[in-house]
Amino acid sequence: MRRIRLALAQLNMTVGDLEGNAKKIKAAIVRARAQHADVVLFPELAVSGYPPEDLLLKPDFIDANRRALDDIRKETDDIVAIVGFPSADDYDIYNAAAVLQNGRLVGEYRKHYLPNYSVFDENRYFGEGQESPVFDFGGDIVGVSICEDIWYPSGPPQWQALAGGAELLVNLSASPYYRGKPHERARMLATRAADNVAVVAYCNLVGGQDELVFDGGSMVFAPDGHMLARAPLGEETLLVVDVSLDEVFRKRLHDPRRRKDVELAKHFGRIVPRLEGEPLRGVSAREETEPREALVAPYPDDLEEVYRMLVLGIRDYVHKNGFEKVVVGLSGGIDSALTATLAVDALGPDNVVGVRMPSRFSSEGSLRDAEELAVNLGIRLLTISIEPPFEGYLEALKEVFAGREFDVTEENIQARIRGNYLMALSNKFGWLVLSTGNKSESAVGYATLYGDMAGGFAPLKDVYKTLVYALATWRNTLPDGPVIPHNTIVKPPSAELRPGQQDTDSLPPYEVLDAILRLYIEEDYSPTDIVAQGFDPTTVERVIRMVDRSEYKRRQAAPGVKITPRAFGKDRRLPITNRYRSRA
Ligand SMILES: Nc1ncnc2c1ncn2[C@@H]1O[C@H](COP(=O)(O)OP(=O)(O)OC[C@H]2O[C@@H]([n+]3cccc(C(=O)O)c3)[C@H](O)[C@@H]2O)[C@@H](O)[C@H]1O
Ligand SMILES: Nc1ncnc2c1ncn2[C@@H]1O[C@H](COP(=O)(O)OP(=O)(O)OP(=O)(O)O)[C@@H](O)[C@H]1O
Ligand SMILES: NC(=O)CC[C@H](N)C(=O)O
Repeated sequence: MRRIRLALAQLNMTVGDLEGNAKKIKAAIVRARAQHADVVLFPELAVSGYPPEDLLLKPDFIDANRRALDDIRKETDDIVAIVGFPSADDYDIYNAAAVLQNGRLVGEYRKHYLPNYSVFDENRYFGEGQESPVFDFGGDIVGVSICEDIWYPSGPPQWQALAGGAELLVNLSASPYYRGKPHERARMLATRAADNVAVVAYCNLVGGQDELVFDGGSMVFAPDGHMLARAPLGEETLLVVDVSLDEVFRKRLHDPRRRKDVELAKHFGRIVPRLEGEPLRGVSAREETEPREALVAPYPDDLEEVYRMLVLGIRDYVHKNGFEKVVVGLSGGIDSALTATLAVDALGPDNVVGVRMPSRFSSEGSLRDAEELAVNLGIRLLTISIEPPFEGYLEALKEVFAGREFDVTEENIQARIRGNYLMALSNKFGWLVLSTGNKSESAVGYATLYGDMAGGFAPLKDVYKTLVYALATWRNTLPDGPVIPHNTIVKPPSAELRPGQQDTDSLPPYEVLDAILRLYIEEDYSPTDIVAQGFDPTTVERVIRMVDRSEYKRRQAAPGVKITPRAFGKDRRLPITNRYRSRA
């Protein structure tokens, strides 16, 4: 019985921490070997972290990666380790996977399909791989590919299976999260396994990196497409699973499709060399009879999935940038309440400080709601009035503003005093400021530059207001009881920057706004097409005008966790200076 044991090291790497990453990789190899794994897999560019961006333009960075890989190679006695790293030859650099065995580099695979859409920029850095080698370990044939390669029905994994005879297809990935993507990946990988009649093992990165969060969710599929194993969402794990390569051979005898398709792969001139390793030395070389049962981790529902990814994104941003504590302005409103709750779930209550900053327009109810939240979360709450500096500003500007009405200018001064307070607390105590703006506000520019937009990280940046409500309501169902005050959820949203102000004075109701925004921002629907979905033409026109006009604000905004297929930031690049207007 040809059974081999795979270990998928779903690890949280840090970009640029080559020593730390190498140490983690070596520790995982030791653990995999202790469990008699034959092959251990790591994520894409595990050594450098992903995405390393313009670090890849530094020759010393490339050299340091090679040295870290050499260090890892020495740790590979009795095991095959497949490790992602940026590789160089005399000609170019490549997004590569090193196949290491018994202290030797058996060979490397270079990624063919370099993604250059959405948040990806790989053509900026890497040359394309030209060969799709398979690795022969005493008759066990393994095809190696990297992330995007396996998203193509006809790509390196297919050529390796058809023209190279690979029975096990492994893929090293750094596939960032958006809502629902874990299920999309599972569907795609099941199809690859069934179409190529091969075992597919997919090892994904986990953790946050600036605006991206990687959910992990590494998986293994049998040659009939059913899931054999799945790692938990958002956690570091060594997922160990036994797979049968005899099963692949048997199934292929019953499924003759490859006899026709192999000609196709050859026809396209795909180069599939066979590189010789040594026979595997894990379970496959032992007398074990019973396959070990693998974990198929349960997956959370939609809202929990998003919530957990936001928590992971905050935790990693804060810790990987050397902070311990964060500070959040608590207005008694829903955005600051959800931001503070996420921060507590990410960092613990001792590492989150809330600040109430009342003005003459703050209602008693808002102050109470902020206090109730702080008590429920068990966080420290400071109260610092903005009245004295606000008075000071009004006085200082009285003469120049003589004869002018109270307007958005004075509203923004309040928001800017608050931003200033929060940054002062940050400077004095080293607390990172979390700004609370959501995607709906950021879309239409409903936020004050250098005011409530001040801050280092914006957890809700890619969360529409309607989803803010849904997440807050979901969080309140957890066993630690409702933490977000009921009143915060049910009261009409208001910035409380002038008497009786409500968000709906300036914006359409959030259900309408968010629906229009999603079509315009994520789908690039034209105004005519949005109106055809049943929205009022004047509202559509106004919303689109606000979105287009606010590009300058978004460019100055703090980074935040991407959770939708198209977030602001690298994912949506529009000129600020721009006369084009989509019209109905
Ligand atoms: N293309 C461009 N490139 C660079 N800068 C540009 C610009 N166009 C305007 N500007 C600058 O931007 C300024 C306007 O921006 P800004 O000063 O922010 O002010 P503005 O956008 O006029 O006002 C802020 C809006 O956000 C709302 N708000 C504030 C605070 C909290 C909340 C909430 O509920 O969360 C809502 C508030 O009610 C108001 O509608 C202009 O005076 C100009 O200096
Ligand atoms: N009185 C206040 N005390 C402390 N922070 C405040 C206060 N008012 C506003 N802020 C801060 O500024 C952010 C923007 O708040 P604002 O009330 O203007 O709009 P919002 O988008 O409805 O946010 P929220 O739902 O949190 O109220 C708040 O989330 C909060 O961090
Ligand atoms: N790193 C990559 O190649 C990622 C691309 C891929 N399609 C994904 O998002 O999963």
